[in-house]
Order: sequence, then C-alpha cells, then structure tokens
Amino acid sequence: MDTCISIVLDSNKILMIYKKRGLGKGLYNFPGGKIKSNEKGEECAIRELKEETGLIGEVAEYIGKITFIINDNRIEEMGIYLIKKFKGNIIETDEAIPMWINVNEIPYDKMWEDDKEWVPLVLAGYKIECKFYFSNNWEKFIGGSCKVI
Ligand SMILES: Nc1ncnc2c1[nH]c(=O)n2[C@H]1C[C@H](O)[C@@H](COP(=O)(O)OP(=O)(O)OP(=O)(O)O)O1
Repeated sequence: MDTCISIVLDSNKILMIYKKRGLGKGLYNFPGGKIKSNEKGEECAIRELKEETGLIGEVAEYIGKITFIINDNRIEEMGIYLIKKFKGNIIETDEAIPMWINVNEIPYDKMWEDDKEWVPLVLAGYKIECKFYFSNNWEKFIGGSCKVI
C-alpha cells in the first residue's frame, strides 16, 4: 500500500478537508497521505488524521483499497480506513482546513472524480476494492470500477 485515507464518521457527519497544498490542492478530500516505511496502513491513517486535522483517532479499521493506474504505467495503492472513535477537536493546519460535513451534503463536484464512485459504497457499510485510471499525471479521470468484498 502506498497511501492511506481516513473516513472519519460521527453519526451523520463525515470529516473532510479542504486541501491547501500538494496533490489535490484546492479540492475537498479526506485526511490521508503517503504511508511511511515501517508504518502500517492503520498507523498512517491515524498519523495523517492528527497532522491534517488535529483529531486523535483511536481505532482505524481497514475497509478496502483503491488501485490507481496513472498514465498507464504507474500504480498507486490507497488503503481506506474507517475511524469512528477519536478524541480532540479539529483545527486548521498548514496542509488543510478540516470540517464536518453532513453525509448527504458531500461536495462531489469539488472532489477527486473517483470519489463519487466509491464513497457512497463505504457510507453504505461495504468493504470495497476499486481500480481507477487517470492520465496526465492525475489531471484527467478516465474511469474505473469497484467491487464489494
Ligand atoms: N484520485 C484520488 N482520489 C482520492 N484520494 C486520492 C486520490 N489521489 C490521491 O493521492 N489521493 C489521496 C491519497 C492520499 O491520502 C492523499 C495525497 O496525499 P499527499 O498529500 O500527497 O501525502 P502527504 O504524505 O500528506 O504529502 P506531503 O504533504 O507530506 O507532501 O490523497
């Protein structure tokens, strides 16, 4: 696994970030980032959550993965982790502005285009494996699909 993403739920609210820098700058996304060497995916999900939002996740559950194929020649695997137990409060960081969003008001038109394909499955409680294709170094979304596991 190369990157992690944290789906943090608090009843009908989901934690999102407005990304201020790096890959996905200007998009709404979920906390996450690159998995460090010697780090487990679950640890990445909890570390990135703290770094990007200030929240302290207590348990991160693996609920699936997305394989991205970029420019037909690069593969990146992103583990998806569900966090329902956490402490603390959200705070703006150098990297992101965190916010709680109603799950019925997720701004899919301002997010990665693949998100609308898989986030609803996760919110419905499924574990998933997806494959998505991008070209032009992430700029153009080609498409892809998900299966429930
Ligand atoms: N297409 C798509 N959909 C949904 N989520 C993502 C993508 N592409 C992605 O890269 N991502 C996710 C994967 C990661 O969770 C983040 C990107 O992490 P990034 O900011 O590059 O990683 P950091 O380790 O935080 O980087 P630095 O800020 O330290 O440079 O988006």
